Amino acid sequence: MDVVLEADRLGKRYGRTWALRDCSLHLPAGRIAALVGPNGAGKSTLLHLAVGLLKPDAGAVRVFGRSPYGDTEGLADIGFVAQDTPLYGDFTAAELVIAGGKLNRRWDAGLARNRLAQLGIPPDRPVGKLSGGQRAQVALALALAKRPRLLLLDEPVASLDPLARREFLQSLMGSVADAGTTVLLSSHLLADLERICDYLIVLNAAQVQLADSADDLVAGHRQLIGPRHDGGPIGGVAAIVRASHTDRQSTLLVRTDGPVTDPAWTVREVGLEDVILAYLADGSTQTSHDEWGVPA
Ligand SMILES: Nc1ncnc2c1ncn2[C@@H]1O[C@H](COP(=O)(O)OP(=O)(O)OP(=O)(O)O)[C@@H](O)[C@H]1O
Repeated sequence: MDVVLEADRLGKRYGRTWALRDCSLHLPAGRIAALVGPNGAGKSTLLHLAVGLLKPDAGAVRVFGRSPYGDTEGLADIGFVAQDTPLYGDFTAAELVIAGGKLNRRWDAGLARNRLAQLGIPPDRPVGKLSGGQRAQVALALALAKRPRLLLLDEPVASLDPLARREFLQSLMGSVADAGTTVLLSSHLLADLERICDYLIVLNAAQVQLADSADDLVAGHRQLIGPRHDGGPIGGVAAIVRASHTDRQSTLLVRTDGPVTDPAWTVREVGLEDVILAYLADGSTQTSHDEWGVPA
C-alpha cells in the first residue's frame, strides 16, 4: 500500500494548548479522505502541518516521504486551498492563471481556464469582487492546475449554495479520479462526505479518534437495541462507542469483532454518518468547563 501522508505522534502547540496531540495516522494513495471534527478539533492545524505552513512541536509528519516544513521542492506535489480561500483580490482570475504559470514548475493553464469558463467565472473582474463561492471555485481551479499528487482542502464547500456544492464536489471527484490525485478535505457537511469520501479521519479535542477506510468502518460497527445494558460483555462487541438508555432499553453503537448472535439484541447496520456522530459525541469538555469555572 502506497502511503501519501503519514503522521507519527504529531503535535502542535499554541502556548500551553495543544491544537493537535499524539496524532498518528496514514493516508493511502488514491483516496478521497474526509477530515471531520468539531470546531477547534485541530483539522486546519493538521492540514497546515501537512503543507509545511506550520512546524511540528512534537512527532513528525511526512508527505510522499518528506517533511513538508521548509521543503519548497516538495510543495510542487501538494495543492492546498485554505479555509478562507486567500487570493490576491486585485488580480483577475485570468491574471491569476498566468501568475500561477510563472510560479509553478508544472502548470496546466488550459485546465484552469476550462473549469472557470464552464463555471461562468468572469475572467476580467478582480477576484476580490467575486462572491465567496466564486472565489472558492477560482481557488480550486488554481489548485488543480498545479496537477498536485495530493490535494488538501480546508472546508472548501462552506461558502457554496447547495447546488454549487453538489457541482463542486462532483467536478472535484471527476478531476481527481482522472489524475489519480489523493484528496484530504475537511468539512462539517457529513452527508456530502458520506457521498464522496472513501476514507475517514475523525479528530476530536486535538486527538485522532478514527482513521480508516469508510467501508471497513461501516462494516465494523453496528447498532444494538435490547434490554437495559448493565455494562457486562456482549459477544461479538469489541467496544461500546456510544450508549443511550431508557428505564428498560439500551441503544448502543458498537465496534464489533465478530457476529452478535445473542437474541436479546436487535442488530442493525449503520451508515458512515452514524459512526462519525457516535465518535464525535464521545469528546470530553471537562477542560473547558474547568477553565470557565462551571460544572461539566
Ligand atoms: N494561531 C493560533 N493561536 C492560538 N491558538 C490557535 C491558533 N490557531 C488555532 N488555535 C487553536 O488550536 C485549536 C485547533 O484549531 P484548528 O483551527 O486547527 O481547529 P479546526 O478543527 O480547524 O476548527 P474549525 O472547524 O472551527 O475550523 C483550537 O483550540 C484553536 O483555538
